[in-house]
Amino acid sequence: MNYAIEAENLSKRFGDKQAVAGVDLRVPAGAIYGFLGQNGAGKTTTLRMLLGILEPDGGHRRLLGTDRPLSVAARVGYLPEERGLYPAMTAREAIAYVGALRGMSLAEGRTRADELLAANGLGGEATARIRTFSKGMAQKVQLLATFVNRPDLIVLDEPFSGLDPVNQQDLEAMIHAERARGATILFSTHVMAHAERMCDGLVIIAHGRTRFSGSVGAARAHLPSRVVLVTDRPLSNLHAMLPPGSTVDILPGPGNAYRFPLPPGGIEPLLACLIETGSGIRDMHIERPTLHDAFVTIVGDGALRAETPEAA
Ligand SMILES: Nc1ncnc2c1ncn2[C@@H]1O[C@H](COP(=O)(O)OP(=O)(O)OP(=O)(O)O)[C@@H](O)[C@H]1O
Repeated sequence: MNYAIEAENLSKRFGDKQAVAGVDLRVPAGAIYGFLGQNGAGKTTTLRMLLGILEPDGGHRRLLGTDRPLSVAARVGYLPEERGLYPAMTAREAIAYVGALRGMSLAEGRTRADELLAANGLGGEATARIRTFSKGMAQKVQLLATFVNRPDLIVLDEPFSGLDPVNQQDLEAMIHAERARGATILFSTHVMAHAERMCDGLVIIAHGRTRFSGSVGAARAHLPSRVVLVTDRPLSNLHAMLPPGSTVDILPGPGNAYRFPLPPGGIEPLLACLIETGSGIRDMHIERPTLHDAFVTIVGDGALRAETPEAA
């Protein structure tokens, strides 16, 4: 497999703080990957090491096939965690300036800036100064600047934070469009819904170490599916119908509500028995674990190790 990013056992210490203690990460070329972890887990430090902004203390990383990430800077787009464009610049100049930092001529950057602004509903703002923009609008301009050089690899540090729901949706579309063009995207986020919807693969870190690497489905498979059952009458015989070790939570509300792990043999035998005994089924459905639930389990479970390096 061709990887846009490969990192093995990366580590970084700041004084007596071990910010990153052994991150393994592989992002296949052309994929959208999410980089998840709690506050302070080491995401930003890892991204900076991948891009060559920080030198790792230990481990190896390869970016677009080279272990000298700065040598491929012209092929990379990066949205840093700390936002900021020069307030006195116009939107067009701000984007062209980022293009110049990535090896483009200013003229080329301005043309591309106009194209990007027009395609993303900011065509009328090309000559407005950044200081006149709302925070979210300025962030959108900075995001567009990340795409100015048509990068092969785009690294976005919490790109959705600070954007309203409509702009978040626009950003999702922009990321998909970049991938359709052939780019690889790695973004960090705390918003599970974005990761769940968008990512071919995830890397989850905790305390500076990789805890999980694989598909969204594989992450969710860390938790069992559960059955939710609501009946008109109490089910005195329910325990007898469930596999040994099942627990039943009796929930508040009208009727009786039960939630229990999906029995290994499925729910059909249980359903047949419920119908036969006339239990008055009001609702019965299988509840799949969310990525949110899986994330909490994965970062909380110190015993978990990194799994398959690539998404299924
Ligand atoms: N320049 C620095 N000097 C000292 N400590 C640092 C520095 N940069 C990061 N740290 C520490 O390293 C740890 C990891 O920080 P990092 O910013 O990489 O985490 P993160 O996962 O990006 O967090 P968040 O989700 O809150 O942005 C934190 O404890 C942080 O305080």
